[in-house]
Amino acid sequence: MNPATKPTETNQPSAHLRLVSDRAGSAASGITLSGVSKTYRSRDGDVPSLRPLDFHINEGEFFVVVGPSGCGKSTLLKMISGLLAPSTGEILVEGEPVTKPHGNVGIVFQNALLLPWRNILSNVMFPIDMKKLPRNEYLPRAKALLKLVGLEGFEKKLPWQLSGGMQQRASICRALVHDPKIMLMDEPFGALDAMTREKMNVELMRIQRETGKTVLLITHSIPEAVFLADRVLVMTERPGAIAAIYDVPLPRPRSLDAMADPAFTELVQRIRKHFFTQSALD
Ligand SMILES: Nc1ncnc2c1ncn2[C@@H]1O[C@H](COP(=O)(O)OP(=O)(O)OP(=O)(O)O)[C@@H](O)[C@H]1O
Repeated sequence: MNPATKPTETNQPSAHLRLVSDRAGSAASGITLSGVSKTYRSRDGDVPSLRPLDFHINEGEFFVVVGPSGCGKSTLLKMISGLLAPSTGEILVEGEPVTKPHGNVGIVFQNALLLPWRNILSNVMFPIDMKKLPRNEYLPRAKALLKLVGLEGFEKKLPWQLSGGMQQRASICRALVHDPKIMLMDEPFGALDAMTREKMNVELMRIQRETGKTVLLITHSIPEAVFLADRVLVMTERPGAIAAIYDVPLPRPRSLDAMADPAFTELVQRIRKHFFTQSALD
């Protein structure tokens, strides 16, 4: 095995893992989870969704989470954004405990969720209007972001006049417009066709390089995870725990040719082995 593709640490599904990553950074920056778990309380009983998780995502890192359906990936993302409270543990974003929705994150969902009556520029400006930030200050930034993702000239169009991939690019701009330190992306390209999805992957890596954002992305696609990530966190079935965290040994910048690299194939296979008995992943 290529030593660079060794998992940082693995655990048995039942064990509470205190993961000591060799890339562990300071809790004053990035995202830090300490003993974070989630059990949903419902009328039908408790639904344990995440076992206690401990890990750190470094500032400026591209961190990707893969795991079977229902293992708690979206729950994890909602807790980091402050939309959902953990049952146990603490989350720090940029050194600050997360106790409520906060402005340090931009979120991109599977569907672009643009407002159909607002034009593209106005959709990108939506968080600015919601947060009552000065429009004049952020308008040039919104336009610059649209240019960065190749949507210059489409500012006045309505969402239905754009393709799915273009709409998703606009939603990435919307997530970035208030200049959050962190981008949280929940299956952002799951609804796109395979070719558009590949283009969007390349595009997203370019945006991340140019903006230096910390990205936490969730995907069901192992090749997509390895292609995009600095590190890939592999989750077990629900209630989700950390099965392993892998460093991706591919140099940057990456083009689609990286998928032909033996190190890429090796790591994809290694991660796939975690799900051998499962059919939930690509
Ligand atoms: N509000 C809720 N009340 C009760 N159970 C919930 C609630 N939200 C999620 N769950 C349960 O928690 C588990 C984790 O859900 P979550 O959506 O985080 O998984 P996921 O890994 O993102 O799934 P998928 O990959 O299919 O999107 C699932 O079993 C789900 O049924």
